[in-house]
Amino acid sequence: MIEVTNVHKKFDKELVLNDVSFQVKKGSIYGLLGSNGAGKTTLMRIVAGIVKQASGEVRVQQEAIFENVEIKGRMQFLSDSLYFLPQYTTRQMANYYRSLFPRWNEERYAKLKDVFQLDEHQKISHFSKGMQRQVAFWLSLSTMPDLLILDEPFDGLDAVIRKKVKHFIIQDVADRDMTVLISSHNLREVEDMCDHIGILHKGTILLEKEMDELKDDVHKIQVAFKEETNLHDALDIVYEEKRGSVQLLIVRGAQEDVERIITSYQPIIYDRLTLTLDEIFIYEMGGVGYDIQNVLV
Ligand SMILES: Nc1ncnc2c1ncn2[C@@H]1O[C@H](COP(=O)(O)OP(=O)(O)OP(=O)(O)O)[C@@H](O)[C@H]1O
Repeated sequence: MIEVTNVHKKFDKELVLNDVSFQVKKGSIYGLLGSNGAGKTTLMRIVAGIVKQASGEVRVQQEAIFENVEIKGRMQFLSDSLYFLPQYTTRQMANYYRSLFPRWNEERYAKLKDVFQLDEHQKISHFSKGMQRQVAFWLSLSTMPDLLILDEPFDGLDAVIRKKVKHFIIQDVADRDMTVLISSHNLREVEDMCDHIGILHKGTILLEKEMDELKDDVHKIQVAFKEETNLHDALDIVYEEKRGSVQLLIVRGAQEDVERIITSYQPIIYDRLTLTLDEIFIYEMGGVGYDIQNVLV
């Protein structure tokens, strides 16, 4: 659905995106994480067809996106800096959107009016920052897009609205196979909705995983054996700590394999501990030597 292949982008002489490739499948939600200046906004703007890459390809629904009016009619991009026509009310903006987007859905608009409870006849510029973001979601979701690109979308939204907006996005993904690309500098903000995660660091994708795979493939265990036992040849150990005779291990691999191998050494203690998503990321990223604490706070 979205295919980004070997994309490079420079501003002046600075390389801001360096050989970025990833795919977002139809009907899935991809979270693009990265700290400040990683290149998220630039990448989102390229995927939305607003900015052109220096080299590489960006295809949306099998077509090049740049200046592709037809596909843009089925796509919504919520930028981190919102733009509305000056002096317009939400109702006036809605009429404008209706003329631009062929799948505009008045019923959806009316339903979301009850959700957001904003006065549609109030000038948007008179709304607070968070209320303006609600208007942006209200309008975007009323166009029934195939593709939703969200750049830091939840900044300024309170917890209740955030939950409602996420609910509508997830519902559209489930009901209509909408595809979502969402950027954030905070894993917490998107972990409950994404099925894929990519980490962008200094213009390069460092790690890309399915959320389920991420949770299934790393395990934290506590073991002790009667005699000194070296598990390094048998297991992919990414972290190890000794507490007396008890070993704390972070191990990569399928759960059944890890369990089978450990039990074959007849441990006197064998406990599985819960790993937080933060820990998983730190251990995963530890392997490539980067500190991603920023996106985990
Ligand atoms: N129009 C521009 N002209 C020159 N440099 C730019 C321009 N836009 C972005 N950059 C540079 O590109 C790099 C990536 O910026 P970008 O806004 O894509 O990062 P980001 O990951 O979205 O960051 P943040 O989380 O802080 O919003 C930065 O070094 C920034 O200074």
